Amino acid sequence: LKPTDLKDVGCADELFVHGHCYLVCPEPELTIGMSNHTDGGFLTILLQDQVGGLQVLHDNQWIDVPHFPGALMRNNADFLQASLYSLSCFENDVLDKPPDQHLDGVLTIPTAPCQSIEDMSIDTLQDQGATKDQHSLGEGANEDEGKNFSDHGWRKEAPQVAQSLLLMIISKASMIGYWQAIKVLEFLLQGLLEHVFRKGLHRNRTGQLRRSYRKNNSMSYYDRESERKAFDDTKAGVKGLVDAGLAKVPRIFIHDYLEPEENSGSNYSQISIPVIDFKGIDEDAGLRAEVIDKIKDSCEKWGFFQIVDHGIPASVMDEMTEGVRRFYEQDTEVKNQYYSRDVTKKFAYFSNFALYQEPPADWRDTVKCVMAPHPPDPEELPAVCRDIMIEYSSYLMKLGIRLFELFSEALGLKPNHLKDLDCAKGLVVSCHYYPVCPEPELTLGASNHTDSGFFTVLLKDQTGGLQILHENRWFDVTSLPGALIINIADFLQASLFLQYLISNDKFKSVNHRVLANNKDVPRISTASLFRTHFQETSRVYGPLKELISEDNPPVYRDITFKEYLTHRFKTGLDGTHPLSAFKIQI
Ligand SMILES: O=C(O)CCC(=O)C(=O)O
Ligand SMILES: [Fe+2]
Repeated sequence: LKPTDLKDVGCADELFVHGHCYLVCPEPELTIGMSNHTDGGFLTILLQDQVGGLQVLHDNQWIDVPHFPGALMRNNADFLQASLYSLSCFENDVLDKPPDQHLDGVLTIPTAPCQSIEDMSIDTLQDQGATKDQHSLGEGANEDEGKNFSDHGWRKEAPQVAQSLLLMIISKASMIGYWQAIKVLEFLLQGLLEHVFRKGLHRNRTGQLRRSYRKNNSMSYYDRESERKAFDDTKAGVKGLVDAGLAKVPRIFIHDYLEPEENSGSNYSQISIPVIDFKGIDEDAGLRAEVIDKIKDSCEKWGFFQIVDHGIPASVMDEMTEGVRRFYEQDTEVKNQYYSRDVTKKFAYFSNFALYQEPPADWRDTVKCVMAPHPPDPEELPAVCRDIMIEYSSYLMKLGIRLFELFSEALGLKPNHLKDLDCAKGLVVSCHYYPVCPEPELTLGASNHTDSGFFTVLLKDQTGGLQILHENRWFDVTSLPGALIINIADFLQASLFLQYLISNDKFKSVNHRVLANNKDVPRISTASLFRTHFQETSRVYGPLKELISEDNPPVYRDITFKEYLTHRFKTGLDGTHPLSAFKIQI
């Protein structure tokens, strides 16, 4: 640009001077002089004394900024980035930074200057977006750019588009006044940036938020919503795709933040979660005490344990898995009748409960059945799994009561304490089918999540794939044939153990996931969650009064299952802990 261009559009017209005074702080480790922020305006000139304290976030690390006596500091502020350089900066980001800093190319930019401000909604920008076919890289594009951005022709045009945008705003400015125009610009750019960041942010394998980068050309902007709907409308689930002979994973299932090696199957250490034997614990007080200690210990270390001699016959467990298989492997037309996203239904079959939410879809189909407190009429259940569903659930209800007693005792409470709070009343049985995946490295069977409910009883086959996040690493979970896996879920963490959790990081509702099925047979599991469903709304759960003290104040507020589930359905399995939404703000 000409030296005077920025001045001519009024960037230097206004000046705000802020004088800050940072008083000596008696407990500086508890507060901050100024929170993490970027500056408003075009640029900031900072005159500071020698006391120090200024830090900048660089490559995800806070770095102290040294002070040079007599120097003024200058930093770019939001309007300089947003108005002028944002898009080319993004391009530079992509070229210069390591992969986890990359920004994806989901945003498309209009190629022609927009006619009016009204045209400039995000939707319009998308609709007018350049596609790879319409654009070639301009002359002078170097080889590397060609390689990296053949699918992002729009990037070449970004600086021009930014300029058109600015010119349009400036021409409007003469009519509607500079500050109104800036407001419009702010609004538009905020929308654009939000859009870019919202689409671009994903959680990496340990659940940390980071920007995704597209490895796959087909992942440039596409109409996700329509593709999800088309998939949903088939009512045939992921199994339907596999049955149709699909050789590639459709885009809606691609978890593009996964590292290439993440599902190669050999990268993870195996853990055999603690085995707890229930044999004789109702008769022998010594054995019972040992089991309670083991439960406590396993919950502290892993949040998971497996139980044997639990009272559910092997034949019932096998038949349950076979019942699930029969359901999924029956004729699609019969199965289709049960396909529904209606959360009030007691029995529903669907693929991905949060299919339409932000996170990519998982390579899995699910049947959900609310078996307690008000089970469905038997005829509401499909004939192929009706009897076993009822029989397995009645065993589960008995097992649930035993477990709630043991958890109560592990907390030093009376055995009936949790049962008396109606914790054992609700049971939701989820039966999952993980079809063989043609490109397992691109997707997941179940995304990183914690479970809803008090705890989960997991019946799984020996296909493998279940992983838990332990000390920021994923571990393969192995279990004994015939064992049931128990894991602490969110309500047990929130209601009961939060005090320990907060002070010692114990008794956690642990993050886990299932890798996409890379074997040659379908994987089947049944996860039974002790909780009520959307229908039961009145009962609230929160930190147990018995465990609260001045030193151990409550960390979560009281919530109903309905409130919790509504939040969960809105976010989907995005790797964030759902409980964080219900923390008491201090
Ligand atoms: O299929 C599995 O092994 C785990 C399923 C699961 O995590 C769940 O249903 O919450
Ligand atoms: Fe789970």
